[in-house]
Amino acid sequence: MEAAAASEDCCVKVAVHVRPLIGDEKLQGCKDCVTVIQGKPQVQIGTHSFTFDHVYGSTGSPSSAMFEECIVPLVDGLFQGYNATVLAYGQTGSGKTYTMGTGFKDGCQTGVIPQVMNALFSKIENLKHQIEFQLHVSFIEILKEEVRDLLDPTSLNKSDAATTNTAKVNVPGKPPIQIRESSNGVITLAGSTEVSVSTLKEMAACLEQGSLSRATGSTNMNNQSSRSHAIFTITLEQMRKLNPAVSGDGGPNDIMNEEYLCAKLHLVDLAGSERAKRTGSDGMRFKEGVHINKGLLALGNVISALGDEKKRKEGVHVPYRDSKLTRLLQDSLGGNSRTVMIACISPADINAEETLNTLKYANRARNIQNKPVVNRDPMSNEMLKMRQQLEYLQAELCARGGSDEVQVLKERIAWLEAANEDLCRELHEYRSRCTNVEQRETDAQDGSPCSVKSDGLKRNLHSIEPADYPMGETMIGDSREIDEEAAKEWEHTLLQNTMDKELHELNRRLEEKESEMKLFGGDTVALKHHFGKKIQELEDEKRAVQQERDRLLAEIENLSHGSDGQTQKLQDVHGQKLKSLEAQIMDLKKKQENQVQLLKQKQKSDEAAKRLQDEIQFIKAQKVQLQHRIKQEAEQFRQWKASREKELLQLRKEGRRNEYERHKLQALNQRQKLVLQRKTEEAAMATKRLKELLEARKTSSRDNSAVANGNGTNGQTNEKALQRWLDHELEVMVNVHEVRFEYEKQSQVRAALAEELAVLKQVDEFASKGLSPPRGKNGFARASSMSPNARMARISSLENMLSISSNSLVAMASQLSEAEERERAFSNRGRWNQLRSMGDAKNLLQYMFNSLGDTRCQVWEKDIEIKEMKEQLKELVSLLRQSELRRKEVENELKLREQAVAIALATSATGNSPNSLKHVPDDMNGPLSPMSVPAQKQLKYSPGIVNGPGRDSAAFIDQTRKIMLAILVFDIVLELAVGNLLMLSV
Ligand SMILES: Nc1ncnc2c1ncn2[C@@H]1O[C@H](COP(=O)(O)OP(=O)(O)OP(=O)(O)O)[C@@H](O)[C@H]1O
Repeated sequence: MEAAAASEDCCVKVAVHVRPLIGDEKLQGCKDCVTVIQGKPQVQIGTHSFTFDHVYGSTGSPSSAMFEECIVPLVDGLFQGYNATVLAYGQTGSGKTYTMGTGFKDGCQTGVIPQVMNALFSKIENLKHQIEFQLHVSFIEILKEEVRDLLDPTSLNKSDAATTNTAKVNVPGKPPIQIRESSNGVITLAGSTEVSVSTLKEMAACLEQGSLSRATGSTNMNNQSSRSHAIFTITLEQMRKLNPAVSGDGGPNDIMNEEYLCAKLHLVDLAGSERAKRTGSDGMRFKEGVHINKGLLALGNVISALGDEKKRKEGVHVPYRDSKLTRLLQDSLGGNSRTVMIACISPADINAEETLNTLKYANRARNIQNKPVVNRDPMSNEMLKMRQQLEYLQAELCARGGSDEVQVLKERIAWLEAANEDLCRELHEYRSRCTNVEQRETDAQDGSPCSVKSDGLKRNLHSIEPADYPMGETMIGDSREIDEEAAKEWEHTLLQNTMDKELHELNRRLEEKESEMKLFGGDTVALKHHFGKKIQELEDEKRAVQQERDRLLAEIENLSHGSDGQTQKLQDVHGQKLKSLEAQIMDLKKKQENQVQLLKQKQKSDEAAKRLQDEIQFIKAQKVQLQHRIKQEAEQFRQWKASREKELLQLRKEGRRNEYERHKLQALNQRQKLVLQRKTEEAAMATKRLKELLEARKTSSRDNSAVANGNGTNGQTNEKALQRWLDHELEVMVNVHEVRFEYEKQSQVRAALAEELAVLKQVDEFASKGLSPPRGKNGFARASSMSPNARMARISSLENMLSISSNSLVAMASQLSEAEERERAFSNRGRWNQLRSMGDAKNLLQYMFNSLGDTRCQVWEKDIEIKEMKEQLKELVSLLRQSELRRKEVENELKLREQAVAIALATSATGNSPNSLKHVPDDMNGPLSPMSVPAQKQLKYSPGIVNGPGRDSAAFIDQTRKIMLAILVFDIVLELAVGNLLMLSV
């Protein structure tokens, strides 16, 4: 195959793909440190800014647009005969495999390769009637500088190799794959499997098979990390019929009219650059990492050589042969290929240094000039030339003989131009309408008075200082409790008063009724008997008088028959007697009637008395009931009061605990902030110093080269200059080490803060859902025991610290990346090029020897100092342990006392006097066990405090409070001691 003469210069296109923060990074509380300028392909990180051809992800273009914008032109070019390469580059875990789709499984359609396959086959489907196609794929990986065939049908234990990551076993006798360069400079792989495919399914199967066979392994930074560079190559061969009109008889002319094109598309998923410390790799992983980094370093050097315009012009050697990877990518970088490099980056602040390095490489790669050409076979090339000649001749013939045709064409052009104008006008109108609509939309979004107001409101809300939160909380809580208690007491008093009043009323009514009852007085039965007897007597008297009257009437009757005067007289006497008797009877009758009347009245009053009696009974029953209720209510209230007191005690305890927790948290926040601030300042100083040293290195290396070139005045100046140069180099090295050390420490601090933040946030989420957080998880118990406000305050403080830490990390990463890059450039040039003579070397060696001797002596002195400090540290630690033990003792004592108070309260609730702590064990009123002397001194605390006079509860509670206070003071002292200890250890 020969490259056609028609070639074009084109730069490597670079797209950046920013993946989102992934689960692990979020868990570590990482911050996004990469900014993509909206509407521009520009990426900023720290103070660095880079411009690329495209930026996807984050606030750049959506990742879905990547294929259309970057890859489709390459696929189209493939059909025109141009080779192409897509290269995914970036640190481990930055998303290369995800972007390329090399981890193809179960027909997954995301990723560049699956989309390329789809596009390829749909294009072939459209063109297959005009063009004859043939497709081949190969899939290789470079693992530990060895090329391995991922499609080798004869290799054994594929799946085993994939899962256990052991080297693939090739069938004995099969020669290893070799990279060869043909006479015309085309790189080929001898011995790799090329599978001929004719359907999408077949190609997908190859990708899947190779992906499964690829070596992957788990590291701290990616649990499915690719441990090799993988290259999936699609070869597209086409046989086109050039001008079917010229001949169609199947004769030799047919061959003349055929064009054969063959182009390759390399889809490369590189292994990620990694730092062994961060990936946590050791053993085999570590070795893999070393090879990966070696390959990538070689790639970096090739990119540097090709991307530096000066070097290119100087014709500097490009070290393609330094690694198999660069050798295989020779055509893709600076050769016959259209190349797109996708720089994959993680936005996490902990990856800032690696991200910066990736962006720098990518930026350099943009300068690489390729020379892609259409790949035809020599015969086709010749035929093309002839065909072009033929076309030219035909055109000439037309120009001479076919003026009519020209006229027709001219008319057609005029018509097309008119149509074009119409379309342009329409387009213009449409655009201005679009602008109007957009303007209205923006106005609507910007000018909403509502949003302004709500912003103002938010500001007001934010301006409320949260610093006094726990106080506010306690006070609100307390006042709410006091209100509740007062209400309860008031309610109780009101009820008691009402019931007392009711009782009083009942008593009054009872008294009334009883005095009424008294009015009825006497023995009613005797009275009745007396009345009955009286009536009977009256009856008897009446009967006797009636008999008398009847006898007198009978006598009068008898006398009426006589006519003498005596009889008359007797008659008169009897008549008078009769009259008096009649009068007597009438009188008796009246008396009797009166008596009956009286009896009736008596009966009525008896009934009334009975009713009264009943009423009295009823009132008495009511009174008993009321008295019972009063008693019950009083008992209930007493019980409530007792439990309330217990609760109050508990609340006070909690209040004190909260207060203590607040103090502790504030102290912790303050201390951590100070430590962080100090660390950040130290880091900033080290970073600044490094920057200055790096700047100075540039000038000093220039001076030195001047000296080395013999521009110095004499040998002594030269010697001094070399010594200065060496000192400077060493200082740079130490400083880089210092910055890296600070960087590691800062990363650890950040990780710890992030871990705590994650726990707090999780607990907060559980609490907001009313759930209790899972037990037994690290830090969960402590976070759940915090009050919500304390938690919020801690979260905000942690976020604040994380953001400080993140900024500091990015700044350090930036300088480290700079230093690394300069160091590489420097070591490439050769560190010792400054030395031009043996004398120089000897002098410098002597100087180094002296310096080393001095340093060793200093180290020895420092060792002694450290030993002494260690002793001091030990003493402090033992003092701290003693205090801690003492604290535990006092705490136990307090617990016992609290239990005693609880028991006493419970006993008082069951009816015993609430003022006596009868159940306080004897030893509770005794003295505390003797406190260690230093602790007593520190706390100004006398054991006598708790030697109460006896079993008086108030004194007991007072003592308990004092113990609590003592614990608080203990804790503060401990905090201070721990703080000092930390300072000392730092
Ligand atoms: N654009 C993205 N959107 C969502 N998740 C992504 C994206 N890119 C990568 N990831 C996720 O990030 C993790 C690491 O991605 P991936 O394995 O592709 O990284 P890599 O650069 O190939 O790493 P290595 O070099 O170690 O093989 C994976 O879990 C992947 O799902």
